[in-house]
Amino acid sequence: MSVKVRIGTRSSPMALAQADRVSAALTALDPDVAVEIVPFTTSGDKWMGPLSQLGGKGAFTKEVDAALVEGTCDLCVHCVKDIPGDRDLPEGTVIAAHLERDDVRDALVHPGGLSLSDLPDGSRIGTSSPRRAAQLALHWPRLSPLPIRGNANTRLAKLDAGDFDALLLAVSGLERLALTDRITEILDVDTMVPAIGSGTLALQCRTDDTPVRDLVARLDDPMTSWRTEAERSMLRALNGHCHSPIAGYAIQESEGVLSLHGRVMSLDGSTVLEARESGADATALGTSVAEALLRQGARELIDSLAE
Ligand SMILES: NCc1[nH]cc(CCC(=O)O)c1CC(=O)O
Repeated sequence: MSVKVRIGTRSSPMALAQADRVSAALTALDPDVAVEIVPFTTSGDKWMGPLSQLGGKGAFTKEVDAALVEGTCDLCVHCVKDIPGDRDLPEGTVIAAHLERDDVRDALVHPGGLSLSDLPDGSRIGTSSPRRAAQLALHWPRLSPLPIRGNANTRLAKLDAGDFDALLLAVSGLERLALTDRITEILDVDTMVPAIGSGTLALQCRTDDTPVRDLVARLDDPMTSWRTEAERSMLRALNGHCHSPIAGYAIQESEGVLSLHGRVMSLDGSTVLEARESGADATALGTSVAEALLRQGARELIDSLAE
C-alpha cells in the first residue's frame, strides 16, 4: 500500500534543503511513497526584531506544528535546536525519528579568511545566539558579538554588505546550503560547546497516524536519538529557554555509555558553570548533569535573562 506524505517545513532555503533530504530518504525506502513539500513562513521568519520579543515559544516550529495537528501536513521536519526545551510537543504529535546527526560545530565566516584569534580588537561578530555570544566573550573578550536576525542566506548578505566583520554559523547549516566554502575557521566542541540538538533533524508526525509513523521510524538513527535524549533531558531539567546561554553535547564514550558535557554561562562570559558526567541511561544522565549545574547556581543565570 502506498503512503502519501505531505512534509511541512519552514520556507527558508536551509529548511527546504532539509525537507528535500527527508523526501529523498522516504522515496529511497519505498519508491511508491508520494511526497509533497508544504512550506510555511513561521513567525520567527517574519519578525526581524529580537526573538525574545516574540513572546511565544517555538517561533520556528509553531505554525508547522499547527498544520500537523490540523492535518494540512503529515510530517514536520524540524531542527532539534529550534524545538522548545521547556514545553511538551503539541498534543497528539510525536517525534518518530531523528536522522543521523550532522556536524555539530560552529564556524566562523570572515570574508578576508581570518580566524577569530587574528581578528582586530572590536571586530563585530554577528550572532544572536546567547550560547555563541557568551562563549565568544569567554575566549575572545576583545571581539564584539552583535545581534543579527534572518535566515543564514540573509545573514551572509548582511555580512557581504559590510554590516558585520564576521559571522558565527552552524557548520551543518552551511553544509545543507552548500556554502561550506565560506567557512574560515571551525571551532572545537570544548571551546564552543555545541547547542543542544545541534546538527540533528527531528521528524514529527501525528501519534495516531500509524502508516506515516511506521514509515518515518525506519529513518531513525538510534545513536542520534540516544544522544539527543541526553541533551534534551538536561535542557528540560534546567527549564531552559532559547534565550539562555546553555550548551550541551553528548557523545558515546564507550559501548553503551554516553558522556554529556553541559555548560551554563552568563552572557558576558564572566561566569561559566560546567558539568560532565557519564551514564548508560540518557534521560537520567541529562537530569544528573542539569542537577550538577543547578547546584552551582544555573537557575539564577538562566532566570536573569529575559525570556
Ligand atoms: N537558529 C537557526 C538554526 N537552527 C538550526 C541551525 C543549524 C542546523 C542545525 O544545527 O541543525 C540554524 C542556523 C545556525 O545556527 O547557523
